[in-house]
Amino acid sequence: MGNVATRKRPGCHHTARSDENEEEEDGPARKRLGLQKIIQKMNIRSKHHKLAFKSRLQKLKNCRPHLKRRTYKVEEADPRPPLPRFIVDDYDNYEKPETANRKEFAIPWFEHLFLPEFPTRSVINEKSFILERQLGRGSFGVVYCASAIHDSERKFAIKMQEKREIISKRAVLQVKREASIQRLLPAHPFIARTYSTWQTRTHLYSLLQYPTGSTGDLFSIWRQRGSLSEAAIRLIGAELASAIDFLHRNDVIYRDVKLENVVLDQWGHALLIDFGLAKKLKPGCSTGTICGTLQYMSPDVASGHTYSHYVDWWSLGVLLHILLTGIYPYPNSEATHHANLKFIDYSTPIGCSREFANLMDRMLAVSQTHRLCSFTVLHAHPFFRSINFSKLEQKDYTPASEIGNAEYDTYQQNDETLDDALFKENYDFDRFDYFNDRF
Ligand SMILES: Nc1ncnc2c1ncn2[C@@H]1O[C@H](COP(=O)(O)OP(=O)(O)OP(=O)(O)O)[C@@H](O)[C@H]1O
Repeated sequence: MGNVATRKRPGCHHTARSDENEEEEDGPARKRLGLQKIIQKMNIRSKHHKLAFKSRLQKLKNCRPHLKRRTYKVEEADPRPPLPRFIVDDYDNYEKPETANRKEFAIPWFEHLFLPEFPTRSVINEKSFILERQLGRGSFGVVYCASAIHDSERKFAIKMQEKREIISKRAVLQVKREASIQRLLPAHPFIARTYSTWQTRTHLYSLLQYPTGSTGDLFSIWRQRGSLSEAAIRLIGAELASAIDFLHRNDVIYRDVKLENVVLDQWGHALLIDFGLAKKLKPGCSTGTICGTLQYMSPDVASGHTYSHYVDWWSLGVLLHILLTGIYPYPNSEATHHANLKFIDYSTPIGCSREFANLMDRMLAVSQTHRLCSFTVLHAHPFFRSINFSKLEQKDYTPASEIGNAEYDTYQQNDETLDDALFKENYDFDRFDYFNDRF
């Protein structure tokens, strides 16, 4: 302690250091000039007085160092190094920073490209987990189930995407948008959370919520078990409706509701994953990119006109229709282009409850004036009347107990079954739209 006090007290053995500092900061010439001016002003003539004054002034300065005049070199803040222009068709077309400017880029361009959504230095990284098994494959990589090194009980999903693939498919903005939307979203019981994102030289990583004791995605469950009971569809449908409404209230349009993008936990609760086509969109605003999965695409998207959040309700209608009947509502299983989608020959499912039939008629009506286009209307629909949505969000219901009690299998072997369907996943008409605001 004594040392510390002495160190702080000026005029002791630290004087020399203090002088040094002063010389560094003010410069010896300036110091001398300052004293001489003061001596002149004060009209001190005798040599003896001058010396005494100098030494007193010096002591005073040493005792009150905070009063010393300091000359700080205030440099203008460096402008941020120019960002590389995102003309990213592929590695070759990428406009790399000129070699002369290379020093300005502390990190290589292919890391810079994915900043700030995927930080290069992250406390959580791939070394913090043990990859256990593959959960699925996406367009740019693989999703693994992983456990934390220090807590093997805790499971996560880790999405590992190859940068090379992303760049060559010109989807840089898409993956960055996906990460930022997912990370900024508040927590919701039926939407998979993104806990962290980071990058290495070759890969992008996203640490995602893994549904406890997951039983897989809805598509594989539907394939294994066939049609679901109306009771199960009601609960899963209500959970997804709650998630979609939450996204819309947070100014996000999802645009890819489909069986493959819903995973279930051991109690059958739904978790919406894959925000690859999601976009920030304020209420009342519209967008125009033709994207989504063809078989779930609403007539508004397919027409090429602008559309808004309501297109997600159409896709949910298609999903619920498939869960009960096993077929697409419209004859589009073979479609490979949005212009070939047909919105004719719809028939109300038979053999189901009147409420469900009516819900399908409303959700899948081509005419927007007849279509169910909002959560408020869905919430009040007789099919969901028995659901208390507050309780639902508290996970008071258990959909798993209802899954497998199917009473509706008349359509199972129809020509239009999903098994035969030619999937065009994440269809988008013009990938270039990822690079402008229209997307
Ligand atoms: N959080 C998760 N929990 C459990 N399984 C998951 C999770 N995220 C993804 N999966 C599994 O991995 C598969 C691929 O994931 P996802 O669709 O997110 O990848 P993607 O690269 O975005 O693919 P896409 O080509 O559909 O955009 C999913 O179908 C699902 O089976």
